[in-house]
Amino acid sequence: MSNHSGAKLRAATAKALFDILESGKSSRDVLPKYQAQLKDKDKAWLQEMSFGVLRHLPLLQYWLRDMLQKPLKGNQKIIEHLILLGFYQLAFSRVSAHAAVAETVAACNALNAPGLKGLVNAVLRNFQRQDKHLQKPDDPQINSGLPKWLYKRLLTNYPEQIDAIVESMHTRAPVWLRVNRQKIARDAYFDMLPSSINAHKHATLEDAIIIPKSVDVVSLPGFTDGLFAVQDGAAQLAASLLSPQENERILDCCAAPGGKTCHILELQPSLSACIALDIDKARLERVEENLLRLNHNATLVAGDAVEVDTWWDGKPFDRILLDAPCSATGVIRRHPDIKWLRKSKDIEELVAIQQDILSAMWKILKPGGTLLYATCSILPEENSQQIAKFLARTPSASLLPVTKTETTDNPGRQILPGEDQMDGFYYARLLKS
Ligand SMILES: C[S@@+](CC[C@H](N)C(=O)[O-])C[C@H]1O[C@@H](n2cnc3c(N)ncnc32)[C@H](O)[C@@H]1O
Repeated sequence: MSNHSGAKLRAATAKALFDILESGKSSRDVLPKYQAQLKDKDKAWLQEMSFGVLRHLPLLQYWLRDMLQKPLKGNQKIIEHLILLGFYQLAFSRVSAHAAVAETVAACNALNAPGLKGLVNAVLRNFQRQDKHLQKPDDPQINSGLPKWLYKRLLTNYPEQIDAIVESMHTRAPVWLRVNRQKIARDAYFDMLPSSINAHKHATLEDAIIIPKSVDVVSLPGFTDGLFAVQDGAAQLAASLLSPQENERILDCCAAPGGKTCHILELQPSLSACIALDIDKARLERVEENLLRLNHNATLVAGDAVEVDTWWDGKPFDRILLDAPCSATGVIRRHPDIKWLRKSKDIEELVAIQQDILSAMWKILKPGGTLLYATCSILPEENSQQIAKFLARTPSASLLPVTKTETTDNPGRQILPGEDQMDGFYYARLLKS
């Protein structure tokens, strides 16, 4: 990497961090913008470094507070993000210390702040000289990498598992493939994979293959032919828990980008109807692309799940999958920006939306039908407490257990992140009388 491109890459990473942390934009929107002009290797570097800073932000900020006399303000604020990136490189990455300092300092030019080069240089050199990376505070929240509100909630709910949860959030997730059984058997597809990627078949998830290290999935055999999709193991549980049967009418509520819709159709291609509903038209296009690539058919409907009268044709459903909008606290290991974009007050709002969608879906489910409630959250308010309240206020609802231990007071299966290498997820299955 030449000095020049290294500096520009660091400037772009600081801008991406600024957009996420100061303007509240999602990394899904921000990273592609700054990666557009970059070579593949640099694209990966930008993602790895910005995700690294987001993962360890409280500790990096703790060091910053200690080393910067006065916080930078206004146009100079971006330089704080550049310094955090410098700390991350020095404390956590394999970037050589010389490059970490020299190219981070040089990035000030590309950020229109040449006057701050001296400051950045002094702070990073002091960081090195004082072995700052060894100085961690005696504060588990700062070391956890989580914001205060989320650390508190997780500590309250999972006092024994908190360390494992935190560790899994700092660990890169493996790549999970779901083999499209309508096109090829898992064993046959597995044999097509190069041995160099060290893939293995999951013991209980019938369609799942795990690849431990990140890999360019588009270059794997059969991507364009739709032989597989990329889907975490926890999400791969949905279709079999829903258990769609021949000739049934199925609704996938909150379906985009369609990972679970496609899996439902792979397990049961002879449905009388499969409707994929989502409020977001642009995201529905992703469902269409996925259906097309994997060679499945579903009816796509754009609409608000709560406003049933605006989109429903009046025919009740045999089974409904409700993959509700949620805090996404179970997938922070894949999207570390989530913990900084979500705020504590968002949880109450999400719980209210989930409750409204649940009630609306219950009305359009056939008597005798089942509803599978799912979230990628690990907060009980959105999960077991949400379903326990629903059971208490809905006489026609009973629990169809997905585990041996659940009760109506503590219903469903809570998967914590890292469990069996999966994302954090929640499932509860309900039967309508
Ligand atoms: C967790 S994602 C769904 C992931 C998807 N089921 C899959 O497996 O690929 C939640 C989705 O809910 C949609 N959504 C949020 N509020 C909604 C509403 N009121 N009605 C319908 N869809 C909604 C969002 O647009 C988003 O696509």
